Amino acid sequence: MTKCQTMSANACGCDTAAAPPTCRDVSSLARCLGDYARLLGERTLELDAASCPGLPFQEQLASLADMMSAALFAARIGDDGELSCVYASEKIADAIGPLPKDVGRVAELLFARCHPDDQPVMRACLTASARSLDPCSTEIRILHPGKGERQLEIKAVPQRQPDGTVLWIGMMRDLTETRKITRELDETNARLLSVLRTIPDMVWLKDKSGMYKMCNHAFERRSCKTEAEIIGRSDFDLYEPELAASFVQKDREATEAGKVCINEEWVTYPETGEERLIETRKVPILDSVGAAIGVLGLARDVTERKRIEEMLAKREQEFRTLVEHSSDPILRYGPDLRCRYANPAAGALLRNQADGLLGLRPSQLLVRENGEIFERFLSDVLTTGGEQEFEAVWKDDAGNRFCHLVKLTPEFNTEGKVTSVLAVGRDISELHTSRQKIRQIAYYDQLTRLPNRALFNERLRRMISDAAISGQMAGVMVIDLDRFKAVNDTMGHPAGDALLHEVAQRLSSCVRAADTVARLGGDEFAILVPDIRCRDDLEQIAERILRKCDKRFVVQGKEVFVSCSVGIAMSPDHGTEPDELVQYADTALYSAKGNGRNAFRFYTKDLTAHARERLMLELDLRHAVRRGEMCLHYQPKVCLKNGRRSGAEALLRWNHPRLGMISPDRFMAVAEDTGLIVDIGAWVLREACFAAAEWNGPDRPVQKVAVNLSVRQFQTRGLLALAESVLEETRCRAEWIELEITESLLLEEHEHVLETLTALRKMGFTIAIDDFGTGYSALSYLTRFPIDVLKIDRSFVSRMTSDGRSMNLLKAILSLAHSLYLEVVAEGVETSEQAELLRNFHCRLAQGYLFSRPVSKDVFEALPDGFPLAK
Ligand SMILES: Nc1nc2c(ncn2[C@@H]2O[C@@H]3COP(=O)(O)O[C@H]4[C@@H](O)[C@H](n5cnc6c(=O)[nH]c(N)nc65)O[C@@H]4COP(=O)(O)O[C@H]3[C@H]2O)c(=O)[nH]1
Repeated sequence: MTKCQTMSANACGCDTAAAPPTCRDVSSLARCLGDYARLLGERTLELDAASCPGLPFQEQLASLADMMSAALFAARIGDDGELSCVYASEKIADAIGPLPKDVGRVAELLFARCHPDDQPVMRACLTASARSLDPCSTEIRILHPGKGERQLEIKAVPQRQPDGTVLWIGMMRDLTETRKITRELDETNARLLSVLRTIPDMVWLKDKSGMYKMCNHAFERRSCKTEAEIIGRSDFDLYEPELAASFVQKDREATEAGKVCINEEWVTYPETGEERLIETRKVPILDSVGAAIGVLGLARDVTERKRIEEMLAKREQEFRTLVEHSSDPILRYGPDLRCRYANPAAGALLRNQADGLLGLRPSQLLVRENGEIFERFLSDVLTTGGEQEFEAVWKDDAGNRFCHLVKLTPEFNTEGKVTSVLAVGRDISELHTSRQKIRQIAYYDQLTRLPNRALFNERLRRMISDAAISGQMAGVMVIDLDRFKAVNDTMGHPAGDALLHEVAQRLSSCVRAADTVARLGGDEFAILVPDIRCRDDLEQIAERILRKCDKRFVVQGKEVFVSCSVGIAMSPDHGTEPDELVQYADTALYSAKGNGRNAFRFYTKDLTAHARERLMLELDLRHAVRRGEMCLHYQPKVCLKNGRRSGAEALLRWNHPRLGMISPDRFMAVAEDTGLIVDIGAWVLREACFAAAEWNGPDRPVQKVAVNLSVRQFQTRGLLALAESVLEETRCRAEWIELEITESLLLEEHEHVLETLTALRKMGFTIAIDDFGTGYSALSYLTRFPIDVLKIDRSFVSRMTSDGRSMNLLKAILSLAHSLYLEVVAEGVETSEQAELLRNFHCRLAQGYLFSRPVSKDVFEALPDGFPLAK
């Protein structure tokens, strides 16, 4: 407990309630307040106690206190050292919080609410003042019950009282807000100052007389002086007179202008000798009546900026020259899709002058589709900010085709927004033409100009997916020419090409423009027919195709007849996979061919199994010769006069690894259709010649070996060369070989066949006609072609005993043969009765199961030389 706190109000002897102070007391208070007011500098209070003689002390004080913004108090310290309050104005409560009723205890309350650290300060201040009677002044922190911690300023003037006590008349002020504002102001100032000091631009302030009042670090650095060396000095103290004079002149101009003056000047700094371009802003500082009291300066070193600006300007000029002289058209478009700039090349290309393009949209300059594409891409670049590229193809007035690759590049503002689009065109007409050519080569058949397999496949896929979307049906037709190979082989490739060309045209004339006629290779064509209503649509097209292809073709001035076969598959009925559909159409095609050609056939499920088997057979057959699966069986030819063996017919067998021994009936059609018979036939001829060479020789009766030749072997050139090389290789003589051909070969009536047969005959081969009587029996060929032997088909032999007609026919054939001096061999002799009859009809030779089935070479060699004619 401090002494001050223990002072009581009564002890001072002026209890406000019981004993009002004397007039003398009021006068002294007024004096004290007057002094204090002067001390504070607030206002001069001259209270003349005599001027208000009747006014009680309390009221006088209260009205005085009302006039003051601070709270007033009067406190006394007695001899015992106790402090007691004798008066407290109402504003004391604002300063320290609610007051007790007993005013004497206000001093005690003040100490109680005072921050503990500040209590000793306050006490020391009072003690010193009481001793010296000097005014006391202190600042303390108070814990205000309602406002929290507050900063109070207390000032009081002491007076020694007649009774020896010391009375303070004082005031108390809440400085919390003022201090806060001052602090904030100080902080703001400090911040501003530090910003000013640290900004890279030079900042300074000069007074009216040109003396520096302030400068920042940049200024110090640039002038190579410290702040202390600058402040209070003029430009003439710091710089060369000439430079200083120019600075002062600029200050004056700013002051006279009364506004910001901006200058740019090259300054050589004496300290460094450096020459820099400085941009200076000078602002006159005015007082409250508008008179200039100084100049604020701000200077920026713009040497680098200037250098960059000049460099940019130079570069801009260079680019402009480039753009203006570029042979590529260059245009700039705004967000409204209108042209803002066009270089001369663009002007020349589009309008003959660049200015004429300004303000126009692409759609106003280019043909419709190019204009639309251009504007679409422009809009896209403007909204997405991405680059775009497209090709514009167009024709000039003379009909020349051009192609420009147009590249669109966005141009952004500083906020990253696209403000314009640069369009640069490059003439790629040559590239376009070459690409067209490459495409033509890659996607079109060079002979017929029809789409090739690659394009066909592409369109097929598109057709199927379009059909799936539209729900329409679509058809795939595969077309194969029936006798193309013959034309190609016998008349030569140019003739084949001409035929294919004509076929392509006929096929194209059978379909709509939207359909695709393609050449898949060789004589294989295909047609895609999208959007069909029903199967009949395809049927009609197929019939039209058959009709057109069945008509004569004129190739190299000669008439040629080739029919065609058509296989058809439909989507979605038969399938929706491209490969599947083509495969099904192929299957149908095989079936159409198998059914006698010149026909069309729709795919059905049961065709597949057959086709698969055939396909597998074909695959196996391709490797059969190489894998040694082929062998020859031999069937003896027997002389009907004496039963002696006079030769043999070589008959092909395929020892299939899975299916066992297969007779030609099962695979010969495949071998013929695929052309494999040519290689197989060559192998057969070689094998048979080896056997004949083995079985024949000097002093031995001739054993001719008959070899079957396919029509296709005649169609491919090289048969003569093959025969020659085989004879040489096998050391076989042509006289030991009989070549069996069919009547159909002779019906081809080609010079080439006649020439080949004649040549073979000349070489020494015997020529036999196989299956005689079953063909077209245009007997005239017997005289025109070099024929030695007729082999009577076994169907006549087998029916001769039961069917009188067959018997008569057989007799007729025999007599015809005799009259033409042709040898006759009767095939399929199974009974001795048949043998007997044939012998009676002067048929010299026969072969058939009666004597032996076709057997392997080993078995054949073990057969007896003679056969009994009767069983
Ligand atoms: N029912 C019956 N049949 C008999 C009798 N005697 C012989 N045969 C059969 O009649 C066919 C005679 O041959 P092809 O008329 O030249 O008819 C041959 C020939 O056109 C062809 N062929 C066979 N081998 C070759 C060959 O190496 N090259 C060519 N291009 N065709 C061949 O295949 C056809 C059938 O040959 P294969 O099945 O061997 O059938 C043979 C033979 O086995 C008989 O008494 N009764």
